[in-house]
Amino acid sequence: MALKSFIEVHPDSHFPIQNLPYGVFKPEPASPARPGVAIGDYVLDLSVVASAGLFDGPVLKNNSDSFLQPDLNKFLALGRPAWKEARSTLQKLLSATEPALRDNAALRQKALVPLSKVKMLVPISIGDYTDFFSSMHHAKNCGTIFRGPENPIPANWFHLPIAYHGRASSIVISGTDIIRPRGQGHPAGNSPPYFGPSLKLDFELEMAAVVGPGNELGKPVDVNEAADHIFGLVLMNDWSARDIQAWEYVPLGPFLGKSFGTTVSPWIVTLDALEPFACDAPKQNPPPLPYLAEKISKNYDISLEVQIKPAGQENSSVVTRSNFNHLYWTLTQQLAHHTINGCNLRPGDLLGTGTISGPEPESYGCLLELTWNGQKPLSLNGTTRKFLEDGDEVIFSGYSKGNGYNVGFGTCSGKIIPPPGGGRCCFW
Ligand SMILES: O=C(O)/C=C/C(=O)CC(=O)CC(=O)O
Ligand SMILES: [Ca+2]
Ligand SMILES: [Mg+2]
Repeated sequence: MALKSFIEVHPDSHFPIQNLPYGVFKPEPASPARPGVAIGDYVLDLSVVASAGLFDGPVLKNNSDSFLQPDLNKFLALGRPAWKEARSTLQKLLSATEPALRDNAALRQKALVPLSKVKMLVPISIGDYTDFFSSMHHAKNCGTIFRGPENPIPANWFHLPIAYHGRASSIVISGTDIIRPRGQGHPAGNSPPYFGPSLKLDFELEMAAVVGPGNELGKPVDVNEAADHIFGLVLMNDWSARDIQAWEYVPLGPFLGKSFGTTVSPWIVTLDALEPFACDAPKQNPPPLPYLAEKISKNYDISLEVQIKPAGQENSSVVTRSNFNHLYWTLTQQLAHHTINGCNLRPGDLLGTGTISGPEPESYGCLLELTWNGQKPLSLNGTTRKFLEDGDEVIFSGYSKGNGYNVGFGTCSGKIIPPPGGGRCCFW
């Protein structure tokens, strides 16, 4: 019999007892932040569960303050034995057959808060954020658009998971408005570079791995052990100003074209919850160097969708559908590569996968590809888009379909607003 909770969970919900994703929330605006897991339309307050002494397994009994924190970093640092223990404790506590919470009205009242009432926060303190470039389709399309159709994929791409160091300070939680950045764009002909609000603002459909235990400086992580350093995944939007990016990125890579904002979903879905949806990663040719050659090379079957809701429109329109399983380089290869030079990762670090584009034009992961740099506008319910306009809300969602249940991520959204002082340039 499938595992079932005493809490009613709609079959379409992203948050059945099989999922139990972790987040950090405030039940009231003035209350301190605390960790929770989502279950149906509720969040289970883990500070209440911990204070009631219900984390009584061998690892968490001695680390009971892990859930009395404003972020998940302490819990992440404990590693997989603690994560597995917490998952089995919580699945038992929430199951239909377990009376401890089910039959204790006072505890239920304190521990279960309606999701509609809470404020979600970025659930981890993110020291460092890296963004990879692991979809071959995305690499090929961007290469063609930015550098031309001859050899669009750089020679190094098939030998290593390319990445750039992102900006952790501007990572925001789903629902935060994104201010259209100002910056320099390509000069046209002999004129000076453009300066003003970006004219080519884009989203990038990504997921990101949340690092658990880190590694010591100078000690790389073996690719076959890398999964033990990954707690789970979030949805991530790497907002990108294509005009700023295209002008600034040679030769050092993305800078201000991406550092103005990155949105993450509030719920971290654990690798343990995603395990039933593991699938083979693509065969890699040429074979990777030994430090990247893994015994088991895994992806996950996670359906991803992006919708845009223009200002004033009642409904949003789907602009792309993709899947996590389109990634060429796996999460574990990304993590092992990141540390091969001795670089240390720390609990709470975020590793973006890169834009997840599939092979078909309907599965491309950003407007740069979907509109081919603005040459083929998308139609959206009576209007059109080359790039994002002020007032556009971009909504990502993602889930894995199980037998009678979903393991989902909820949504990751953000609305574009004009820069202070309006859309016109005011410095010249
Ligand atoms: O190919 C390029 O020049 C640029 C590519 C990107 O902007 C993508 C990037 O941020 C990495 C990714 O999302 O895959
Ligand atoms: Ca990106
Ligand atoms: Mg970004």
